[in-house]
Amino acid sequence: MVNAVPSSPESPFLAACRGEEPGRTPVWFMRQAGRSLPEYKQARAGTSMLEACRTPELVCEITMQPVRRYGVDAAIFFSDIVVPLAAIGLDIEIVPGVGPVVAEPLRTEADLKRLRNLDPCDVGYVTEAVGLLRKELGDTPLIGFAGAPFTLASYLIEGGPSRDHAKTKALMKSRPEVWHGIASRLAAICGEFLRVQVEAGAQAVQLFDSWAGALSEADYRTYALPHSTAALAGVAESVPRIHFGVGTGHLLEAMAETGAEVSGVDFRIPLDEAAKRLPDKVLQGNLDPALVLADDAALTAETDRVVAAGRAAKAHVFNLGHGVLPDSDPGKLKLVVDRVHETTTR
Ligand SMILES: O=C(O)CCc1c2[nH]c(c1CC(=O)O)Cc1[nH]c(c(CC(=O)O)c1CCC(=O)O)Cc1[nH]c(c(CC(=O)O)c1CCC(=O)O)Cc1[nH]c(c(CCC(=O)O)c1CC(=O)O)C2
Repeated sequence: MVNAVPSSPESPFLAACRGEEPGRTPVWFMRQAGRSLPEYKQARAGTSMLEACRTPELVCEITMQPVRRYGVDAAIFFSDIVVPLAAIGLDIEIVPGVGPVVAEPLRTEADLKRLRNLDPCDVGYVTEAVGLLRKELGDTPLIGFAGAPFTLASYLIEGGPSRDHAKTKALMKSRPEVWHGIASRLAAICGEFLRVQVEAGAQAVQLFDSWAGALSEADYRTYALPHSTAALAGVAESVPRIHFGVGTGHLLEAMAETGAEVSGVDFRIPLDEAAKRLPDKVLQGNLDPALVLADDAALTAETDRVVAAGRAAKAHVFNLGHGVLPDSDPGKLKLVVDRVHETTTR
């Protein structure tokens, strides 16, 4: 078991993650820091994304911005899923308007050796930033995160963001031994990245398998599930583990088998339906991020609907069904936080 830092028992977020009844429904948003906030744009000006992720004071400031502005019940560490891959020496850049781009994609057995293990010293800036944050955050818990092996592998094999993940799927089926080699090394890297964050003071983790929805259930079970399970195992029994994917309605049960205590649900599946399928899981979600751009009446009505549907779950952590869209109005996100708190405080 990883040496997790003890955290405040009264946090509504941690209580809900443990399946207990919190004093109010906790709320945080994926991508709550970042481009939707003017103070982020100001803080990031002139610094590349990866450089920002390697600068502890800047990471601390950016992570704190949405906590100050919205009064959310948890902070998410400001980083990116490709940070540990860049840290082991892969040539990756985050290109504005495109996303992560890999100079030399992984395709063959010979490429496997480029996926060396992550050493905590490779990400000393993460340990330092988490330490700074624990002091700044007080009672507000910090969520650490990593990308899941399938989603990371897709970036590495395709060379960048992909709609169909064709090269990844082709490699999986035609060279399964190369696939499993890549995915098991990625599982070790993301498991270690999660462990570093927990040892430094993160009180929960989220594993993003953003693109897992592109797989059939059978392929998910064969090619992704064992590796995500391995990635999450390193922090089992240390902190609550949240597992999230997009368009993964057909995978809800399979993804829950990774052992994560909390299942992230995207906006396509109503939470009460997800609760019927996963009665033993805490659920996180799932307001459609596009609705943050709707008028106040529509946004409030949808927020209330998600809160009501969430009551069917063992416990509910309110979130969006995916990340905050860059042109969201921060005032609308504040409205959502206040509405969830007002309508659920016991
Ligand atoms: O479409 C693509 O495949 C590229 C996606 C992309 C990634 N990093 C990226 C981009 C470019 C962009 O967002 O424009 C590049 C990236 N990562 C991030 C930012 C900041 C922002 O969104 O404004 C940005 C944009 C950087 C910039 O130009 O300012 C930070 C980030 N990535 C991530 C997180 C964790 C979270 O969402 O809460 C966080 C931290 C957010 C926070 O502290 O509040 C996680 C991440 N990065 C990434 C993915 C995969 C897929 C996806 O975005 O849906 C995922 C997981 C997910 O969101 O499902 C890859």
